[in-house]
Amino acid sequence: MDLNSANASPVLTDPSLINKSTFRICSNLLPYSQSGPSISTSVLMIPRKKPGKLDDVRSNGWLDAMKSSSPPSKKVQKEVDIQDFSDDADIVYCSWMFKYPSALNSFQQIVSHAKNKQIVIFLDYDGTLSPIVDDPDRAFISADMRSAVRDVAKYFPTAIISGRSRDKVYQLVGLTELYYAGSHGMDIMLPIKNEVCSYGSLIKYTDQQGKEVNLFQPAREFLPMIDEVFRTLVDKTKEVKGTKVENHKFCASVHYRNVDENQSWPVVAQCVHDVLKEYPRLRQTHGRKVLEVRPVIDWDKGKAVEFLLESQGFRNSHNVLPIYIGDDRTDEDAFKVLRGRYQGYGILVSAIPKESNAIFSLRDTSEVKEFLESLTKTMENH
Ligand SMILES: O=P(O)(O)OC[C@H]1O[C@H](O[C@H]2O[C@H](CO)[C@@H](O)[C@H](O)[C@H]2O)[C@H](O)[C@@H](O)[C@@H]1O
Repeated sequence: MDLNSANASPVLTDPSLINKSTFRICSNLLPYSQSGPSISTSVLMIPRKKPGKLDDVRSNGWLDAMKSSSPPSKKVQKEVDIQDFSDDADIVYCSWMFKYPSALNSFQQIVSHAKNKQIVIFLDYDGTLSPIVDDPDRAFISADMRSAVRDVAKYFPTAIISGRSRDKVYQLVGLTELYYAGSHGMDIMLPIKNEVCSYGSLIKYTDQQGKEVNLFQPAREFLPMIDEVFRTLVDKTKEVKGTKVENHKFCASVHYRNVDENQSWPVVAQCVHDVLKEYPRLRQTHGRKVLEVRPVIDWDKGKAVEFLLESQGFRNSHNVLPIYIGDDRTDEDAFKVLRGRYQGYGILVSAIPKESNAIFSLRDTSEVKEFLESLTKTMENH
């Protein structure tokens, strides 16, 4: 295999490599029924909750959602390091793993199901490739993890789908041979040579290496609005110590990880709520200790997965095995898509039990790395 050709393209593995790298290992039963949600071929506006209904963030569930949006930090866990508690937690985690088995322990099963199929890898960034840290600007990928991603991308088309802006996540990962989808999939860059699919128009763009690429940006018209709401959010939250607002081009994030929970979380929630009242075409979603503001369009990480598969010619769900690894609520849309038409594998990264549409689990980023390395090793020994 000419591995250099895999790195030649600015953003992805050469499609000719795709067929060469197809797993040829025996497979038998597929894990899911054939039925699933049908693919949407257009970007539709979806109704937003009526403004005015959410008059008090204390009673509308925002605060409860904020509290449950991420496991406690290592610091807090250490403070409650009581042996009985941790034994109980282990038992609960182990029983949870019956429902979401470890992707490492199930590795042979995963590989077996890939027989005569092209594996395509989708990776979330924060909490999946880099551990969750207090400062979003310091969420770096380790050199080992970068190598693991680089190696797996030699064999399988690999995409990063992040809530961050496409530029930011590209800067952090720094691998030219991948696909990148930023702003929760609302900003996708793909090579000109990819099949154009039925989702709408693509924009020609010259990337950082001077190569011509295509961009798919279903929320393009919202650019000025996101910019404006970002500035408003910065202004309205500036008095709340610890708040951080990020502009991700097609969405904005309001972080409250470093905000005092008792005194100021309700203030942050109220600020975002009040700002959104003025923007009926924007809605709010939740990530890990972050409130996200995004356009009211029918587009999410799941749609981005469908788009990327289709653009690589995988309209036929029988010749592809997508694997999506993610840790966040926004990744659930992608897990759902994989459970449906594509019968792929969603893998939830979580050290605590939680309900998910994923099939398998991995405990943390180091297990993600191990899983990617195992895929590479399997191909090297093949
Ligand atoms: O889709 P992702 O790539 O997982 O991005 C989701 C959000 O990730 C970042 O925030 C999260 O990670 C930070 C760094 O570890 C952490 O401090 C924060 O609490 C987490 O929510 C990013 O900053 C957000 O803008 C993304 O939406």
